[in-house]
This record gives sequence, C-alpha cells and structure tokens, in this order.
Amino acid sequence: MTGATEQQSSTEASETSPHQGGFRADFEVTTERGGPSYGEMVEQVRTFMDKVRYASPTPELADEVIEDLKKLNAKLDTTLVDEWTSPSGTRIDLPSRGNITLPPYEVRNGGPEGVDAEVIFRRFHLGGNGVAHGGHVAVAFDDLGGMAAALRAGRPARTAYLTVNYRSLTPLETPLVLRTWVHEHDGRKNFVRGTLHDGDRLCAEMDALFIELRPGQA
Ligand SMILES: CCCCCCCCCCCC(=O)SCCNC(=O)CCNC(=O)[C@H](O)C(C)(C)COP(=O)(O)OP(=O)(O)OC[C@H]1O[C@@H](n2cnc3c(N)ncnc32)[C@H](O)[C@@H]1OP(=O)(O)O
Repeated sequence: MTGATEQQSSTEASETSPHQGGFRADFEVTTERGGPSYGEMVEQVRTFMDKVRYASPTPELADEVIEDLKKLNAKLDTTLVDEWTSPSGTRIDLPSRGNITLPPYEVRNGGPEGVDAEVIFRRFHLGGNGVAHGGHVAVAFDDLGGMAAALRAGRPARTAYLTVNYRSLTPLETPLVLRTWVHEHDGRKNFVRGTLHDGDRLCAEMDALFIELRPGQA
C-alpha cells in the first residue's frame, strides 16, 4: 500500500488520558467534543463510503478523488488526539455515539433492563444481492450487546463469545429494531441475548457472553 501509510493515523495516550486498562474508566458521555458539526462530518463520510461502494470511476476521476482525499487527510492530521479523548464513541447525541466504524443506530431506550435501538445498515454495508453483510450485523450486536451488559453492570464489559443466527435477509437503508438484554448474570459474566427485526420479521438473533472488566484490566 502506498499513500495511506505515509500519513499519521493516531497519537499515543498521554498520562492524563482518562482510561483504566483496556477501556475508559467511566462511561464517557460528551456532546461537545468535535464541535456542533462533528455529526454532519461523520454523516458526509458515511455518504462518501456509500458512493464508493457503488462507484465505477474513470482512471482520471479516481486520481482526482485521491488528490482530494489526500488534502482531507492532511487536514485531519492537524487535529489527531488519542483514542481516549477523541469524540468518536463518546458523543451520545449522535448516531452510534459518533463512531464511524459502527452501523448508525439511535438508542430509543437503554438501561439495566436492556437496550432498544433503531439501526440502519447503509449502502456500504452491502454483503451481496442488495442485503447487509453478516459481519456488519454482528458488529451492531456486539456494540449494543456490550452496552446492555455495561448498563446492567455499571462498568465496561468485553465480548468473550458472540454467536449470530441469521434467520432471514437483513435489508439496507431500512430502519430496523435491534434489542439486547442481559438474560442471565453470574459474577462478572453477563449472558446477553439480542434480536434484529424488520417490522415483524426476525432477521437475526444473538447469544453472547460479556465479561465485566476488573479495574485496570487490559
Ligand atoms: C453508555 C456507553 C456504553 C458504551 C458501551 C460500549 C460497548 C462496546 C462493546 C464492545 C465489546 C467488544 O467488542 S470487546 C472486543 C472483543 N473482545 C475481546 O477482545 C476479548 C478478548 N478476551 C479477553 O480479553 C478475555 O478473555 C476476557 C476479558 C473476555 C475474559 O478474561 P478474564 O477477565 O481474565 O476472565 P476469565 O477469568 O478468563 O473468565 C471469567 C469467567 O468467564 C468464563 N469465560 C471466559 N471466556 C469464556 C468464553 N469464551 N466462553 C465461555 N466462558 C468464558 C471463564 O470460564 C470464567 O468463568 P468462571 O470460572 O468465573 O465461572
């Protein structure tokens, strides 16, 4: 690969970065990091990825887009911070907490009893034949399953295993309902279940184990 590897991609955490071990020390919730336009910036990137998924550029246009992207990457290089202080993942006012790597979802209800969210798989989440890639469905279950475990336990949890049963096709660009809840817990172990529905139709189910992290655990 050329180009991307020439550029800076992240910065090291500083001693004052607010984290313990492998996760943030607290549920980091912010609405201001990255400023009022951060959500729109993320949305424009998602839209760009949607278009890249279906674009078939001429060689000239591909070169033009590469030059534009290099300029944009250079702009962001001037603002990189460590993972613990970046807006991504903490902006609870934005879809998927502003995390560009997740399918965009909005939590309609979330608490110790479970999480109820609306998720939309985008055009760039295409697997084949117009429907979502199964890996992206698993990503949505992982994040919202981890959220159900964390909200019940009051501290972060890591996925030990996660099984998805794909029951029917998962459409793109359609608001879907994803629910997760702790079915059973035993010490640090949270057995979490989840469902993904398109209206009344069950698209997929999840069965997972999330282990609460000990303070300072990597
Ligand atoms: C509002 C904002 C919210 C924000 C919400 C944000 C949510 C984000 C969620 C994202 C979550 C992720 O993707 S996390 C990334 C993917 N996951 C990982 O990389 C995890 C890699 N694995 C590990 O780090 C480790 O194996 C752990 C942490 C999972 C477990 O290690 P440990 O803490 O040392 O625990 P350990 O003693 O081994 O196990 C504890 C108990 O669990 C059992 N156990 C452990 N692993 C398994 C297993 N795979 N299957 C069955 N059982 C298991 C053990 O037998 C033991 O049972 P007993 O003897 O006690 O009965």
